[in-house]
Amino acid sequence: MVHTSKASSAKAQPVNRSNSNDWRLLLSLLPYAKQNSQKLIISLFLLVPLSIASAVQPILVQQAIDGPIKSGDLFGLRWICVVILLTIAVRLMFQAWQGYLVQEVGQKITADIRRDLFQHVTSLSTSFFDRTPVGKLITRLTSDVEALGDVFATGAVGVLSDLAAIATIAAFMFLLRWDLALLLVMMVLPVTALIVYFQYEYRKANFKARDRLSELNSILQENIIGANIVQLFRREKFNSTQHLKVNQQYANEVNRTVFHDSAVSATLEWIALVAIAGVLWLGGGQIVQNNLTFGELSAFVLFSQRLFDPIRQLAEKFTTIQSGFTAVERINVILQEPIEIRDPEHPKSLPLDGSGEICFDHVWFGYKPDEYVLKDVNFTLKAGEKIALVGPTGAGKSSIIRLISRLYEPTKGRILIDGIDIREITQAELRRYVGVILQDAFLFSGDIKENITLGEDYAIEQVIAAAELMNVDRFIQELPDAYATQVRERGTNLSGGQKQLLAFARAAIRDPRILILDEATASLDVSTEFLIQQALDRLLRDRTTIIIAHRLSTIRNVDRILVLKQGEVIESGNHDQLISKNGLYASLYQLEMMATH
Ligand SMILES: Nc1ncnc2c1ncn2[C@@H]1O[C@H](COP(=O)(O)OP(=O)(O)OP(=O)(O)O)[C@@H](O)[C@H]1O
Repeated sequence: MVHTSKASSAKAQPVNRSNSNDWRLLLSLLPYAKQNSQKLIISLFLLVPLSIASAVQPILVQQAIDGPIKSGDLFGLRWICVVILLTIAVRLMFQAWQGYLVQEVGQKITADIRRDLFQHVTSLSTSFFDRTPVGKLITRLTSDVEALGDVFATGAVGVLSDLAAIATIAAFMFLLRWDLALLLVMMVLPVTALIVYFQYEYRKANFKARDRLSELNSILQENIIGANIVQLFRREKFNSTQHLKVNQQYANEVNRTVFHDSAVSATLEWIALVAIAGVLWLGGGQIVQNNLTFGELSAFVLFSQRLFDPIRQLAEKFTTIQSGFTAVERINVILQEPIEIRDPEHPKSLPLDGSGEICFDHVWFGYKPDEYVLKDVNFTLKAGEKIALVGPTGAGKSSIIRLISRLYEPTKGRILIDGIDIREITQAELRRYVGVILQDAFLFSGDIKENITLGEDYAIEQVIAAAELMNVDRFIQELPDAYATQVRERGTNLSGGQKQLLAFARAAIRDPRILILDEATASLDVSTEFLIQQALDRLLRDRTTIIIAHRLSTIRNVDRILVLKQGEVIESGNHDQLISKNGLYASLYQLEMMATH
């Protein structure tokens, strides 16, 4: 695929793009075309009979007028008519066949590009999703891919077929009368220059229009997901003004593309008429001087129409291809997005009897370069040890968890599990070894069982056993269809607490060596939390555990508490040690006690 720099990827400007860049864009699609080469070759071969059948018709008309019509030979005339009908039949048949083949290839290539994009996007790191609005991404994955598919479906082979038609018509014209042929060809040249100009302008407008469409989709997506908040805070008017503005900009850019597109069609319409007039002017004079027959003149009037037809179609296809170039450029920006977090070429394996020891070795980390949210974090969590991370909002607790799960990479330093740097093992192995339960469990559409197994091969008995272990089986049995209850997209038919209970079963069935709980019981009522807490005590036995909790009363019994402040571990010890130290933990604990009594 084409290499586009990151800077240009953010706001690629079509204005300064060179032709060589266009060619490189086109070449980047070759691997997709190659997989369908057989069908493409057949459709190219069909061009030969197609263009001959089209160019020979005016010659047959000329033969009819100058031969049988002039001499009154009705039998000969009928034969010529039969041959003309035959050429029409050949054209219709081959055109339909070629059209089908090309559309089929176009659909296949579109599906292949969509598949590659999906695989690539789902492999990108979390930081990519942090900076890319979902709406923009969806536009690229849907309508840009469609635009690209059109290039194959109607564009690429169609252009060759139009070029072949123009060349064959020109050859037949020159064979019949070189002077009239020259007149028509001379007219084509300036028109081509005009078309190239309009196409260039079209491309610029189209690029901007696609950008506006992405923006429009981002606004739409944000408003749909945040519909509750929009209504609760009466933001409808404000958001609608914002939407209206971008909507108008999009319409203006589309109008600009339509203008340039229509300008091309109008120019061609006008020039075709001028060409007929030119042929009549020059040819008429020659008939008077007996230098040209009526048949030849009629053939040239037909030729002048037929020559501009493929040129018109060519111009239309160029419009499709221009949109395709815009699309391939935008798609390439995503395909070029590096997969930052990759598996090593020769991965190591975590020991089968691994103890689950975690070591942060002088870890520094920032979401933006040089803005560290974790500064020289250095601690070792012994096998089976349970620690809690506490600290004010924004101190960096969740960031530590994201680093252990390798959703982000440390800027400096290393994270070791059982003595092995987590960059040296596969992500799949790491994530099997480390189970994470977050405060807000994301559910997929599907049933409850599928939301626990998440596509892995577990029997229903194992699912039930995991749910029983976590004391959530009773809650699932109360649902309308128990484990077969359908969950709506994002789990909207379940409460926050119910979703969290499923997250516990998800973790339990995987039996991870290390367990991380990020505010995992925050949405549960007191009695459910009590049940879960009992289950957790069973689950956590012998497992290395990291707990993030804002309510300090829930973590009194852990082995060690790390207190974070602005990305640094400022205190460490068990509850009693930290209380007697009288530092940040002690004051946070006292505040909580005062608030609850
Ligand atoms: N995706 C992100 N991109 C940029 N900055 C981020 C991102 N996520 C968090 N931050 C910043 O990193 C810092 C640490 O955030 P983190 O989520 O680790 O804090 P936390 O201690 O878990 O906070 P809380 O208790 O509120 O959950 C914060 O200043 C936050 O603004």
